[in-house]
Amino acid sequence: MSKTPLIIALDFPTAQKALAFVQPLDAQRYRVKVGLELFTREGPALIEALHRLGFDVFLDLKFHDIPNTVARACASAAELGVWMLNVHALGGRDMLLAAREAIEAYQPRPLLIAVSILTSLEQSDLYATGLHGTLEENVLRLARLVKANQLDGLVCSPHELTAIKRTMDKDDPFVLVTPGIRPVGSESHDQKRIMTPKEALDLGATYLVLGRPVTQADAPQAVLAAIEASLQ
Ligand SMILES: O=C(O)c1cc(=O)[nH]c(=O)n1[C@@H]1O[C@H](COP(=O)(O)O)[C@@H](O)[C@H]1O
Repeated sequence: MSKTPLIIALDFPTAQKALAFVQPLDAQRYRVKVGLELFTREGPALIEALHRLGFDVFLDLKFHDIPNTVARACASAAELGVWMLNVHALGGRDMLLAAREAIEAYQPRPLLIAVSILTSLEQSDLYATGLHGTLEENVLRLARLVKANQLDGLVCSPHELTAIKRTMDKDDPFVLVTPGIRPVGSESHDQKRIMTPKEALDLGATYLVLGRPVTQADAPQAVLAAIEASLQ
């Protein structure tokens, strides 16, 4: 069976909880994401455990620092054999370039993507941080920067997909990863730019990052099945 476009965000406090959650899941169907909470506590051992179970792992540590520091962190992530890793596009051109160069020699090379504007932010948050222009303009500007430095893709909200897709050729392999995914009727939590899985996929998302609507559900597999059915 082929893989779904779903990446499940394993935002759990411990490896024990994360591994218990993935235990019934088919690693041939779902990819998983390990972020700050889990990696800070459990470190590389958890990534190795997930690899042993056959999962592709997106290591979501959103590196944002000076180029040398980020390059070395990316190389460390690549050493773990992760499928995908990310940095913040706002780290700037030299940082993006250093990150890409740092992982180039690894085989297989992980996908390197950059976060544009977090899905927890809306227009007023952007102004408060001193970023002028509309949310879409900011995401498009960062998408251009990320592409110019030949990273593999971008993290954005589904709301910017149409505008980004307009700038891409039909067969462009640039990967578009969208968090802020909420099935109909789900709570939005701290996410501000949200959309349903089906809408996001139809607008051109390559991967859908989905956390709490699944991980905090009473019956996660039933929720996953319903989401997959909605994508048909
Ligand atoms: O890079 C990310 O994965 C990310 C970027 C972003 O802009 N927004 C965002 O929510 N994420 C991550 O995507 C996941 C979303 O989780 P839920 O809101 O629970 O579905 C979290 O693990 C976030 O850290």
